[in-house]
Amino acid sequence: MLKAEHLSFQIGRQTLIDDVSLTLLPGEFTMVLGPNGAGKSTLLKLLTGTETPKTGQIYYGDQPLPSIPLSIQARQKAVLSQLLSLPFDLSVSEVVMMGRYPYFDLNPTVQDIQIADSCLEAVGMFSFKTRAFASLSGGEKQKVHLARVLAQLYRQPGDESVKYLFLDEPISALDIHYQHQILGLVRELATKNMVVFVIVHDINLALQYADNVILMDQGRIFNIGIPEQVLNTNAIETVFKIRPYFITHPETGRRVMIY
Ligand SMILES: Nc1ncnc2c1ncn2[C@@H]1O[C@H](COP(=O)(O)OP(=O)(O)OP(=O)(O)O)[C@@H](O)[C@H]1O
Repeated sequence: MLKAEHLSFQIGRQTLIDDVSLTLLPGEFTMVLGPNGAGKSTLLKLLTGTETPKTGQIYYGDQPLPSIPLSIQARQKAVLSQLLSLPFDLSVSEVVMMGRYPYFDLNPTVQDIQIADSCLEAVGMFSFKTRAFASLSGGEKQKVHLARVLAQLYRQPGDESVKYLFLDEPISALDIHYQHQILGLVRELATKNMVVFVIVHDINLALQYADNVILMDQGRIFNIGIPEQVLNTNAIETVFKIRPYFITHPETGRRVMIY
C-alpha cells in the first residue's frame, strides 16, 4: 500500500500541490487525469521521492519513503517520466539493461539478459535490440523505456513483495494498437501485488482500464474513486471546460465519452 498524507509543494510563491492525501492499493490500476498544469507530474515526483514535499508524509507499506534505503527503493519502485531522450549513445538493449542495474555489480548475469530480452519482447521491441536508441521514433523510444521499467520490477520466483510502478503519460506517442497492448500489460501487472500509478489524458482509456481514478485540478484532488463516478458529466465540465456526452459501446456495453 502507498499512503500520502497532506502533501503540499511549492516553487517560489506558486503552490503546485495543495494538501493532497491518498491511498493506493496493490492490485489496483490507478489512472491520474487532469488538465495541463494540474499537478499530475509533480504529484508523481513527490510520491516517488524525486521531489520532497514541503509538508506531509509518504509511506510505502508502513515505512516512511525517506527512511527506505535507495538500494531497496530501486528494487521495489520504477518510474517512467515524460523525458524520453538520453544523454548517452546507448543501444536499445543497454537502455533496457539499465532497469537491471539494482540487481548486478559489474556485468549482467545470463538471467539479467534473459529478463531484459523478455521485457523487450513484451512491448514488441525485441527485433530492435541492437539498434541505437537515439535512432528510434518517439513511440519506439517510449516502448523501450517501458521495457526498462518492466525489467526493473521483474519478479523473481518466490518474490511476493509489493512493487510500485509510476508511469507519466506512457502511451502518449503510441498508436492505438500499442496503447491497448501496453495498458493491458500494465493492468495485468497491477493484479500481481503492484501499486500502479499512471498519468494519462484519454478519458475513454481511463473508463476502460482503470480500477481507480484520481482527477486533479489546480494542485488538488478534485475527486478520487471508481472511474464511472469520478469521470461524470459535472466533473469533466468543471475541470476540462468541455461538455461531455456518454454513449454505450454497442458490443461491450461500456460507457464511452464523446464531446
Ligand atoms: N520547476 C518549476 N518551476 C516553476 N513552475 C513549475 C515547475 N515545475 C512545474 N511547474 C508548474 O507547476 C504546475 C504543475 O505542473 P505539472 O507538470 O505537475 O502539471 P501536469 O498536470 O503534469 O501537466 P501536463 O498535463 O501538462 O503534463 C504547472 O503550472 C507548471 O508550469
